[in-house]
Amino acid sequence: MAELENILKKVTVVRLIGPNDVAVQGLTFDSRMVVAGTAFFAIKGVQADGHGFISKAVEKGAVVIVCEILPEELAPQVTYVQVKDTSEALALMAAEFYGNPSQKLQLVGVTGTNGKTTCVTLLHKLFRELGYNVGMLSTVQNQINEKVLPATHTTPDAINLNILLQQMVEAGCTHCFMEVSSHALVQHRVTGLTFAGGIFTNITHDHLDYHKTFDEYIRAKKLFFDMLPAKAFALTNADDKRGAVMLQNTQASDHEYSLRKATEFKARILDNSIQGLHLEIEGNEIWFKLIGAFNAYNILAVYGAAVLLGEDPHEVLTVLSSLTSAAGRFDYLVSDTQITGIVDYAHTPDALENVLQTIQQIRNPKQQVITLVGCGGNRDATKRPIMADIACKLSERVILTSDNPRFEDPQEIINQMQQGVKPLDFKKTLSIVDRKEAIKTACALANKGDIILVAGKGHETYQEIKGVKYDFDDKKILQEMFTQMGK
Ligand SMILES: CC(=O)N[C@H]1[C@@H](OP(=O)(O)OP(=O)(O)OC[C@H]2O[C@@H](n3ccc(=O)[nH]c3=O)[C@H](O)[C@@H]2O)O[C@H](CO)[C@@H](O)[C@@H]1O[C@H](C)C(=O)N[C@@H](C)C(=O)N[C@H](CCC(=O)O)C(=O)O
Ligand SMILES: Nc1ncnc2c1ncn2[C@@H]1O[C@H](COP(=O)(O)OP(=O)(O)OP(=O)(O)O)[C@@H](O)[C@H]1O
Ligand SMILES: N[C@H](CCC[C@H](N)C(=O)O)C(=O)O
Ligand SMILES: [Mg+2]
Repeated sequence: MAELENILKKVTVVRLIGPNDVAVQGLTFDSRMVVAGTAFFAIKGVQADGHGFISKAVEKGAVVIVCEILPEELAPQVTYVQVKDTSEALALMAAEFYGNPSQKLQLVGVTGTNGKTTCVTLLHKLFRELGYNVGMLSTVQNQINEKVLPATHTTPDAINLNILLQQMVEAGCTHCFMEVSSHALVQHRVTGLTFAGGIFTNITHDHLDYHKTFDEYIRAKKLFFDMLPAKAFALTNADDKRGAVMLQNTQASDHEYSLRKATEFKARILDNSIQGLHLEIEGNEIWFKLIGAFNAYNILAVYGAAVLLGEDPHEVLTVLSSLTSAAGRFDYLVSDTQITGIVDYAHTPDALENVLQTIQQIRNPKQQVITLVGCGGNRDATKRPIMADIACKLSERVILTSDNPRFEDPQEIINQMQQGVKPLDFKKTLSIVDRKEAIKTACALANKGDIILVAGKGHETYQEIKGVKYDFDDKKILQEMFTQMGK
């Protein structure tokens, strides 16, 4: 419970109609969740406009309405707060309502197209090993120490985010590592939070359905560094073309990591094999269990952040060398017939290219690479032909299939992917809408020693079709097929 006046402190109010000493029992932006005593936030979304649900919210007992446009008819028992941006007001008020939990621990955010889940997972594992109580918010799952809470988004909405942070504080957490998606930045999900640090991984093609242009996507990511306070650190990837731009206007102290330039945190790859990465970091030669050159960046970002948070560099490297990656990231199994199956969450052109390059580096010339890939429905369509082309360039066989078609026709998505296949590559591709059939076919095509990459879904345990999530787990299915083949 909180008094409206107290949670409005940081909000720029355009107009207030009604008393401001109302007792607010809870906050929501969904009229269907309103109960007596709730403050309802009317948000203009992609599918709907919350302003159309104000009367529903009032009917259900909302005592406060926060909106950008006041309704024509005002209910006498309700306080109306008109603001310029309801999403922003929601985030500022949610932080106050839950007692500003982000100020009570060290909150570090990771943004970038790829590597966020990997970095926050490594940071969580690292700080647990170093003896801290630690929270994590990621695409795969949220965590308070070892307690796992399901995640619905990469970055939760402002209300759930503050609830989770409050629970972490109650559990005695001193640190929280979270992913900050570009959607979250544009939608103000992290506004009003106090960050101790921010990490930039990289930026490549994704989400153009939402941000429209690459410039807008860059601008969205940069918002994160623009909001960091002076006391925080901002750690960027100096090898990424946009690494410097990210920190252009930040008040935070700026730091860089690189595999190519002489920066504060620097590494050199000595070896990159299926056993892991052998890196030289500040004069130390260390083996890591993570596979693929791109993971050298993730390791370096995590190392840099830990040092900037005051941890001992040697201790950090020792623990890091023992850690494994997040679920569904270069997750591999080998059949009795010596076929290697790799499950990886590569769902962007850059990630797919990186994973396939890694496979190319660790394969021997006799091994065929068979890639199975699809593209999500109701998501960026422009990446579809590009991903099919990359798969063809770096594999001997390609199976185009479905990956969460959502409300689109899966065959149509595959047709769009096929547009990217070069005429000479057509003979190496197959199109199989049913993903399970596709995995089965990949296994049937594979000979002893071959490598099958099952890309796009990683840790996901479902296939989303027309609003229904059906059980589906790439790794389990691959394991099943391998077992059947062994018989
Ligand atoms: C496109 C997008 O990001 N949408 C997010 C956004 O929804 P929205 O505001 O556009 O919702 P809307 O359906 O248009 O409705 C507008 C408003 O009317 C309200 N409403 C609606 C119906 C009703 O009966 N009553 C009512 O009050 C809704 O609650 C909402 O406040 O805000 C919601 C609350 O925070 C999110 O759940 C929702 O995520 C959707 C489900 C989603 O799929 N988002 C994905 C794309 C996403 O956010 N992905 C990123 C990761 C991307 C990455 O980097 O890989 C993430 O952080 O997870
Ligand atoms: N630093 C990196 N650079 C490029 N590709 C990477 C990097 N780290 C991971 N990848 C690739 O991207 C995939 C997704 O990695 P990860 O889940 O860590 O990224 P993410 O940023 O959390 O993605 P999402 O936007 O879906 O939350 C991995 O499976 C791997 O193929
Ligand atoms: N966070 C990403 C995940 C994509 C994963 C892929 N399997 C898909 O469904 O497109 C998104 O929501 O766009
Ligand atoms: Mg993620």
